[in-house]
Amino acid sequence: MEGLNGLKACQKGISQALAQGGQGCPAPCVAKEGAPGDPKWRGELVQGPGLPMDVGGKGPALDGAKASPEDGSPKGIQAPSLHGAKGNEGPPEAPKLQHLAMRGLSGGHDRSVSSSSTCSSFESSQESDEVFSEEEGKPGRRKMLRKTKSWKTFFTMVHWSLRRHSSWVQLAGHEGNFKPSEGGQILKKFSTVENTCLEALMGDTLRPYVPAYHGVVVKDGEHYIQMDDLLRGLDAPSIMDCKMGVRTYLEEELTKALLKPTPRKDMYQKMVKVDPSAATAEEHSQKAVTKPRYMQWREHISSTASLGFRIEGVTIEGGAVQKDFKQTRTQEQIIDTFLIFTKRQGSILRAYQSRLESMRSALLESAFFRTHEVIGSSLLFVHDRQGRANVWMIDFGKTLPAPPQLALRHDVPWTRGSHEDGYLIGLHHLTHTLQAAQRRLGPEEMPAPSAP
Ligand SMILES: O=P(O)(O)O[C@H]1[C@H](O)[C@@H](OP(=O)(O)O)[C@H](OP(=O)(O)O)[C@@H](OP(=O)(O)O)[C@H]1O
Ligand SMILES: Nc1ncnc2c1ncn2[C@@H]1O[C@H](COP(=O)(O)OP(=O)(O)O)[C@@H](O)[C@H]1O
Repeated sequence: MEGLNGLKACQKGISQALAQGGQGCPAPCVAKEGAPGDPKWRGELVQGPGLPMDVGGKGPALDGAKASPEDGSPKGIQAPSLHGAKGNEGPPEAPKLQHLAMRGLSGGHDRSVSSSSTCSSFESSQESDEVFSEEEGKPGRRKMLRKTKSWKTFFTMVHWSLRRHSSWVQLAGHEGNFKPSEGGQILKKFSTVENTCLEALMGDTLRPYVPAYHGVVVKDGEHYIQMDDLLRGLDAPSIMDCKMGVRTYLEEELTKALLKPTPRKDMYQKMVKVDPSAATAEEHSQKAVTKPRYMQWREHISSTASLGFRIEGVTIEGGAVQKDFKQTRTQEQIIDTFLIFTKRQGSILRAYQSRLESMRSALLESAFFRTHEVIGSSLLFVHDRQGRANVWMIDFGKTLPAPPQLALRHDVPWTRGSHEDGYLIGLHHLTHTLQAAQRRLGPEEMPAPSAP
């Protein structure tokens, strides 16, 4: 299907997601995490992910950032890089929720500021005992709960339920790379490269655009990077992952492949699944391709090579994750996808555009950006049913310091040895795509002009 008509497939997929997202939405309706004894459990003020603006007019935007990551998390631990390791233990599958009672979420007012950015934040519910999953809401289940004699058992069950009802959704990337964590944070498998980047970014002008970093933790004998969960506190978030740049592989991966080609059978399989005619006769006979060959092919069948970004995955209001965008290549296809993704809400499209514009200014000021080639990094677009919208920079697992003698521009095509990533080319086209999407809307779909 994907090989035949990317747009049709993508629209069909997103429409299905829309249909599923509209009712009985699965997990991402999040109330709060935490255990008895945890301040959040007691209904005290908790911090939510930063949002640049409340396009739905539900609350004021705040500027400012907390000075440093939370104390108490072990920082700067020297550990071997795990980047690229494919873990087997993914986050636990989230059950469907019918309702996660949560008074105080939608009207959360800004009394605390997320460590990660300009933001709104949310109060946790005061009524923690109103939390039931769909299963727990069934009559038999209620009866069973009433019969529960031990408070300990009761609290254990509710705690288990809260933990499972985390907002966590993974749109792209390696399976098993993430673990949910308490307190509105997530754990990502440790890599020296990403850890070094996040540490540096906490002191850079880009800090408001990346998830707040909370150091390195060890869990079950493995090292993880702890960072803010960008979905925390959102009401049935819709999420899109766009991978940035005109190039998605490292120059060293190319050099390695030229010196000592490593045939990748898995990549050959992924290639011929999309387009059996894409492989050469030699590749067919070996049933393998090299990594740069696969990555370059992916760049050209999608919008990466031409527009400097591509859509990796989308979910709408907690519906199924759609990853069928390998052949979404033209600006028209991407405009259509954004219109479906935002349900044609002009206010959301405008908020995204404005966030990208301020991100661009920060990138141009950033010492980090000037000195790093940013490969395989994504922008995570997130909005929710309350009309809140934000865009974040994530995934720095292949973001490396450029050779010191090179002044990176980020807005020119890549040539071998230039270390250019084309990040600003992608940002330019994304901003234009959002503008073009807004031009497709009727006046009734655009937000009312703000009062003078
Ligand atoms: O999306 P598909 O077509 O499946 O291809 C994937 C993505 O490009 C991964 O990038 P990302 O992690 O940014 O999603 C990449 O991981 P790297 O980050 O390691 O380059 C994988 O390389 P391998 O991990 O070598 O398979 C490659 O197989
Ligand atoms: N801080 C975060 N908060 C919420 N979701 C995140 C966060 N970081 C990553 N994700 C989710 O996980 C997916 C993969 O993340 P990424 O960092 O790209 O992983 P990988 O390094 O395995 O490619 C993203 O598409 C997004 O859905």
